[in-house]
Amino acid sequence: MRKLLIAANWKMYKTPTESTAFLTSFFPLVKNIETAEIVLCPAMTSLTALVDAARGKSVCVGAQTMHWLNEGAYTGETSPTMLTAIGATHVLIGHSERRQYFNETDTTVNLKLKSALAHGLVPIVCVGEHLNEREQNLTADVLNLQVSVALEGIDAAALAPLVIAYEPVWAIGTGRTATPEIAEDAHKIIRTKIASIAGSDVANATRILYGGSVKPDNARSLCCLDDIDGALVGGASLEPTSFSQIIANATAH
Ligand SMILES: O=C[C@H](O)COP(=O)(O)O
Repeated sequence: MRKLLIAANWKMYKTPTESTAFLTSFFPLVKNIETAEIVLCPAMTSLTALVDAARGKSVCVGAQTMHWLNEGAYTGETSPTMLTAIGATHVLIGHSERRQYFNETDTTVNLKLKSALAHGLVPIVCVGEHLNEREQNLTADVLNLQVSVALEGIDAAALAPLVIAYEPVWAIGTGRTATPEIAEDAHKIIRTKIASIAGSDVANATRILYGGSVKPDNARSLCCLDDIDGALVGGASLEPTSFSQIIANATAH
């Protein structure tokens, strides 16, 4: 049985003060929810403050990206060692905005995934097709390639913490959510691919999140499906009430 994971990606929003103020309002709204793991991914400058504020609470804190090396002359980058040193536990890898604006590729995703696993960070690897790829019936090809390159050279035994987020690029920040059927189909493609690479035990244990215009009113219809194990939420995670409603609806029986 896979535990639901609901993650907030705050992108380039919220100062440290705003991030901890969010937690103050948000935590009382979700403290009795035990059926989901909750992860907040703030901007790098808010990580330390949020990790400190979340200590002792059932909320984890993750980064939105990282370099794969421990140190070096890489201006502006943050290493996995730096993240674990401040208490971050999760990291987003290969978000489509990183691929689009910062030249991340399937190859760098693979390097980052290996590094995150080696450092004990829970990796949330983002994959998803563009609208033109979907319109040309290339969704399965795109997802299969992204997953296979991401997992290249990694032992099945090391993949236990792996989380994948399926985020169709055309659904991100657009208000255009994938239908539950589209999302479930894509998740099945991803799980089948993981099984072919790492075996069915790993595939069945891997949590696959849906991301792309998740809101309180669609969280239930997405997260109740067999192959959808939670959500990666952007815009609707910026406000404590809407994010807590997403969690409540996603975990409702
Ligand atoms: O990481 C989150 C995704 O980019 C989804 O963002 P969104 O919920 O604003 O569409």
